[in-house]
Amino acid sequence: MRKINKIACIGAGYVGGPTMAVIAQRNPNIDVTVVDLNAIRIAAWNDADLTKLPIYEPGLDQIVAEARGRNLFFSTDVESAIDQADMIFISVNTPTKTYGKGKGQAADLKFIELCARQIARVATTDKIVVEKSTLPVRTAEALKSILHNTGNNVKFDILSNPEFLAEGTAVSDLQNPDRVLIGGESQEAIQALVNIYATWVPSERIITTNLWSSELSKLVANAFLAQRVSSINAISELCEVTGADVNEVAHAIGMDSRIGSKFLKASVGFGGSCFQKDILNLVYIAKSYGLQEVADYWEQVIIMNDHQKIRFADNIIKTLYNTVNGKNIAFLGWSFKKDTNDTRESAAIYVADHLLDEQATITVYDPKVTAEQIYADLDYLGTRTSEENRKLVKVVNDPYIACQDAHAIAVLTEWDAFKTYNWKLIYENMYKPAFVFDGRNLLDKKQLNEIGFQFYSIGQ
Ligand SMILES: NC(=O)c1ccc[n+]([C@@H]2O[C@H](COP(=O)([O-])OP(=O)(O)OC[C@H]3O[C@@H](n4cnc5c(N)ncnc54)[C@H](O)[C@@H]3O)[C@@H](O)[C@H]2O)c1
Ligand SMILES: O=c1ccn([C@@H]2O[C@H](COP(=O)(O)OP(=O)(O)O[C@H]3O[C@H](CO)[C@@H](O)[C@H](O)[C@H]3O)[C@@H](O)[C@H]2O)c(=O)[nH]1
Repeated sequence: MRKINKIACIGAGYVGGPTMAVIAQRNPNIDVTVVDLNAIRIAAWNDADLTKLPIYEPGLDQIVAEARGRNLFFSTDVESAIDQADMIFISVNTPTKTYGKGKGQAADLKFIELCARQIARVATTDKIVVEKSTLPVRTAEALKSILHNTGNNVKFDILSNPEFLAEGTAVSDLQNPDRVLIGGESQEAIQALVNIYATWVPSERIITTNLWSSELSKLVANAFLAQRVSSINAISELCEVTGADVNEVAHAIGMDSRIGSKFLKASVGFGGSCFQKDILNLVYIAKSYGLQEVADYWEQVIIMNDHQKIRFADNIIKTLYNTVNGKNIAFLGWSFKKDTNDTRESAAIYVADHLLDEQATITVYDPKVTAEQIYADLDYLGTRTSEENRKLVKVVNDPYIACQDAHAIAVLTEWDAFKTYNWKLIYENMYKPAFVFDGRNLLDKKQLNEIGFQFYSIGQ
């Protein structure tokens, strides 16, 4: 049996950090070193003040407190971590390509390839290399080729072990996963990774497949999840014109055990770093095999999602008498979902951009997202200069100040705290008529109507 004493993980991001923290917590006999080129991120992982960890996830601070310094280490020394490890997880980012062939759809694998080349160059002992990043199906073939052709004649076994954690619930998803998926060719290597998970995951939840099934399953899982959100969002628009209520429809269909109740929450649109990127990647792969109908089928999930974001913004404009020029819209929430500070592909960014095009001013409050991040998200779009973004968008750290003198409030993230605000006080300090556009169907419609708000939600 292959014994694993040391693990390295390249990439200390949303996946690498929490995943390795839990592996280290559950395997005190294995040294786990998480490395990253980003020195600021590593310094934050090493910060004595646990509120400064670079990623906010409920429960993560306690796990880091327990394992860090014992058998969990964060470092910028990528080479020595590779050199010493028996098993190396690659958990670097795989964004959508922004240039060249496949621009806007294919996954950019340059970071993955750099890791493979670095591992090949540095490794002087046999390694198990684990794909933790989400990758196009058949990436392992490319990794194998690089490792074997540029390495120092040591043996590399490649495994695919995609991560299914969702942000905001990363710790509980890792502690109690629905399943762990391991794809590979070498039974010995597969078993070495199974043993690591088996210290806390019941064996029936650890599934092993061939490499390609494992790689593809990750993209397919995200495509199916996102498809459910786009499906219910499509129905939300139909509800609005027919008098049906999307929450009631979702409840009614979700009670059919064949359909299931999860992921049927209508919203302003899905965000996050994964859904759009992974579906685009799936679309690109299908196209590259000449499967146009398959590509078109999945692309529709993205088209519907884009429509939902713009529809939400257009409804604000239309309701505010067809102009938001010079009007102040308060944004409650900026992150792509509650309980995370991650804003990647958040619907809020696109709704804001659309309203700013119409010369609205926006005041944002989010409990966890910084002003720098919000401006960076808007600047990244390149729609207007960063000076203009700073002029039109204010970021405050008090929700009541955000809503003061607003013409309308838009709820973009479903933070629980928003439900408990003093809505009467908020109402009193707004322009009248006071509008609320609830992009998450979060607030109590009846209560807000009674206070005097003109209340709009999704699919009702
Ligand atoms: N975010 C999620 O919830 C989630 C969930 C499941 C899977 N995934 C997948 O996991 C992968 C990582 O996602 P993430 O959200 O953690 O990304 P991230 O951007 O938060 O982290 C990636 C890290 O890798 C580092 N990095 C890149 N190249 C490097 C190199 N050559 N050497 C050292 N460090 C390097 C970056 O500096 C960055 O800190 C992606 O493929 C993503 O699709 C993400
Ligand atoms: O019924 C729903 C469920 C989700 N969403 C939105 O969909 C997006 C994604 O949510 P979620 O899937 O909970 O978060 P992620 O962290 O993006 O996790 C997804 O993407 C990860 C990265 O690949 C996978 O590991 C996870 O299994 C997968 O759920 C968010 O904007 C949610 O607000 C809805 O609008 N309605």
